[in-house]
Amino acid sequence: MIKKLSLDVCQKYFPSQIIGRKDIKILAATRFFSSTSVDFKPSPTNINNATVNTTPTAPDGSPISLKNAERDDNLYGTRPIYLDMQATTPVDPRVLDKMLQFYTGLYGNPHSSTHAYGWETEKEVEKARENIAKVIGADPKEIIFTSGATETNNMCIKGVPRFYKKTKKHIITAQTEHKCVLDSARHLQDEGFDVTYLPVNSNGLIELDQLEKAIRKDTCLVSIMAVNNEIGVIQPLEEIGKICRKHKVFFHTDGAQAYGKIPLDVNKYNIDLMSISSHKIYGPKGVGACFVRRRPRVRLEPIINGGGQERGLRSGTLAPAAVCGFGEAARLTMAESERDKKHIEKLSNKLINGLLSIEHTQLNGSPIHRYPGCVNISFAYIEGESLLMALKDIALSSGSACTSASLEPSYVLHALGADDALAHSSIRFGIGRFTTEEEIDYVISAINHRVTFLRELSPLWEMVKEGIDLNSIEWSGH
Ligand SMILES: Cc1ncc(COP(=O)(O)O)c(C=O)c1O
Ligand code: FES
Repeated sequence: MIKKLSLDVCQKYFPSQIIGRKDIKILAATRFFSSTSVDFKPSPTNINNATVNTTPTAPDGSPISLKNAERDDNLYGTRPIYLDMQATTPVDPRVLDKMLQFYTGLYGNPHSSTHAYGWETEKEVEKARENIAKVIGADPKEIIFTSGATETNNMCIKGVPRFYKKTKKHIITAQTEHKCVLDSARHLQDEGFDVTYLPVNSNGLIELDQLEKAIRKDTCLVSIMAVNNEIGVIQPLEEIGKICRKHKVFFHTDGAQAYGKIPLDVNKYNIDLMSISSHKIYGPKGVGACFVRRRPRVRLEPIINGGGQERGLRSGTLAPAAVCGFGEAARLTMAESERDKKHIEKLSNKLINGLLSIEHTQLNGSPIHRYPGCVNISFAYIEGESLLMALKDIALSSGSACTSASLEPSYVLHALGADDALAHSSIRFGIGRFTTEEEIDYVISAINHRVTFLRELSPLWEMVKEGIDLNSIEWSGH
């Protein structure tokens, strides 16, 4: 009875793919669930009902739905296939195992120094700090816990210039950075600082000579992200680090999409500050970290003041469950790095080849300098939003989660030189540790059907098929 309950709960609460990973043992989680008498009533979205009216028909006229498509409902449950790994990743059950200890036995405040409850939690927090530091070759003392990469980006981009403001007034960043970097930079401008927003080339990479030319005597910080969250391109971190060190300018990188996914070495790359987020590496949401170099020392003005925790840089009681879950997630990225890399590369290649074999499609961003788990593809003559609507059985996004509410075309794709139409017809596919090959096969086939279906509805597509050059048409204004 207990066994059945725990299995039931696991299957409802963990992504079906995790259940498919027989090598992962869910210990505390199942023990915890099976020993509670709570009546679990999960209500997974019933995708079959939800999409009945919106799912288009295949070219042969048969309706496409999960029921008759290649996907077996018995295996995958009834929720959409999750391919939005840049927005967030599912919590690895081994991470949850770690976290549950802090909601049951280990409830001490890690900052309580007068008794064993404090010490035992502190010991676990320090273990987490060590694991998190190890991933990037840092010293544990250089890791400051925060609530996530948004807070860390704010802390670095505002904190460093504010500390050095007597002599330095300028920072450099790029046009394709995450909104929280760009918005922090705008706030600095309001405070009287100058900001240079570097353009990127059509591959999404910054030009190193432009960076070097932009550095001034009063520049204190260069902030360039490691992996872009929309197109997955990897910036030349080592070269940027060299330029920054040569000019004695601090180098901050937003590593939210890179940490634990591509090799990062803060010493080899001369990185002075790095933003890290736990929920992008199968850890809990609401926790992250800031790497702050100690030698040469980087100074910054904290944005949260108080009890002086975290070397005075980020006051507030830590959340040990979140911090230690994050630490376990970091440890797992090291333990599973080869496996994750091979798995994600294989599925990514399959997806890219499958989708690019559809005519008039293109991969956005550098095909070489890229993290394979983020694939951004444009489907010409289709509105990205209508494609997303037609793909209700696959959880996808046309850009970053925080801007997907607005129907603006992606500013990242615009910075690459894409026109509105192309930017509007782009979709981002995120592949992760628990994505399966069957899911990728399903996605390729579903997109093939639905792109064909939507194009059949498009007058533009009809003109293209008739051989009319759309660029030669003078559209009447309206
Ligand atoms: C590149 C990048 N920076 C920062 C963030 C914000 O991270 P968090 O959700 O931890 O605040 C994200 C997540 O969306 C991201 O992709
Ligand atoms: S994709 Fe159509 S409005 Fe943005």
